[in-house]
Amino acid sequence: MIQVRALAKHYRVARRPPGLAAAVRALFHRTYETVRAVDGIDFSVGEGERVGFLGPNGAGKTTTLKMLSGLLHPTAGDVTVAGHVPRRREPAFLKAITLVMGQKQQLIWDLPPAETFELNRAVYDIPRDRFQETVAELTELLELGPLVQKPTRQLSLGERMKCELAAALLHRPRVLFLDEPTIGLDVSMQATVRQFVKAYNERYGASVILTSHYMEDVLQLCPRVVVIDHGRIIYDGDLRALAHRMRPDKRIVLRLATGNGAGPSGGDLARFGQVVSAEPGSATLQVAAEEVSAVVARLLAAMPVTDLTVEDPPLEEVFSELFRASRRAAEPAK
Ligand SMILES: Nc1ncnc2c1ncn2[C@@H]1O[C@H](COP(=O)(O)OP(=O)(O)OP(=O)(O)O)[C@@H](O)[C@H]1O
Repeated sequence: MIQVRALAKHYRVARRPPGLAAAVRALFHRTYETVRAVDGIDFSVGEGERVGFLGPNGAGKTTTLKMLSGLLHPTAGDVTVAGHVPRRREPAFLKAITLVMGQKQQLIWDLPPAETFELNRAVYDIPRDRFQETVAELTELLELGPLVQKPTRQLSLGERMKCELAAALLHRPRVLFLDEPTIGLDVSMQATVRQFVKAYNERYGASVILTSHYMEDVLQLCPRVVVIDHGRIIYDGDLRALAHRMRPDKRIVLRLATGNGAGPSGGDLARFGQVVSAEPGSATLQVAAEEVSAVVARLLAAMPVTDLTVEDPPLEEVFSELFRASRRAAEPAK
């Protein structure tokens, strides 16, 4: 469904030297530098796949999504999406895709979302009966109800995002580019958006590429992740395999009876593993995966444990570890 080969986008930006004199000189002799926002990336996405496109701030995610949706022309490389070359912006291509940017809005501010829906019906030339059917489906999936009749400016951020998603999907695109669709939403609205994206993907077999800085989005939605840093892909594959490779350890989360005192100290717990946190009544230990059962047995025998769970390390740490490892590998050998 999506093929990307040797894709690059370089921006030419004027360098602004510090100081007034240098700034005046720069008015006459501008110097430029090249920002390699995307620096030769390859990947493909199949029909119905959900892929997380991840990386730190400035890694090149938005630039890539803009090239995939035809808003930016690549400096080099080839892209096809649903059999089309995005930069040509052919009508059949525009009907096959959608781009939702959590930071931007397409709903008309002073009018109710229903009016933007109607506008999109005309823009995408959606037959009236199919339009009504899709609006009814999206209204049910997103629980829009009376929201679509209120002026957009009166909607809360979460309500507006739900309407944005509906407006972006009225033409039933087969490819969804979602750039931080949950940004700024509270946890329950984030969950609503996630469930909706999954339901749409399953109902229509649509391919989804999603960027997000919220690890819960990635965990819940993306069996596969493509990770980019400094414009280059540093990982493409299964999320769980990545987590296991970067952080094979486990976390044991304990609740401890404190009795009359403070309960076991960090020092007492250090005998069992690396202490991640320790407070009166609770603690978290990090241990090698193969030692978990032995450590749990020793803890239960020696400590006043009232509750115990074994968890994977947080995804944030998995990605930090990946970025550190990739930057170390990129450093010139000393
Ligand atoms: N129009 C532009 N002109 C010059 N440089 C740009 C332009 N747009 C983006 N950049 C630069 O390209 C790099 C990649 O930016 P991009 O927005 O693609 O990153 P991102 O991974 O989406 O980041 P974030 O997570 O912060 O949204 C950054 O260094 C950014 O400053």
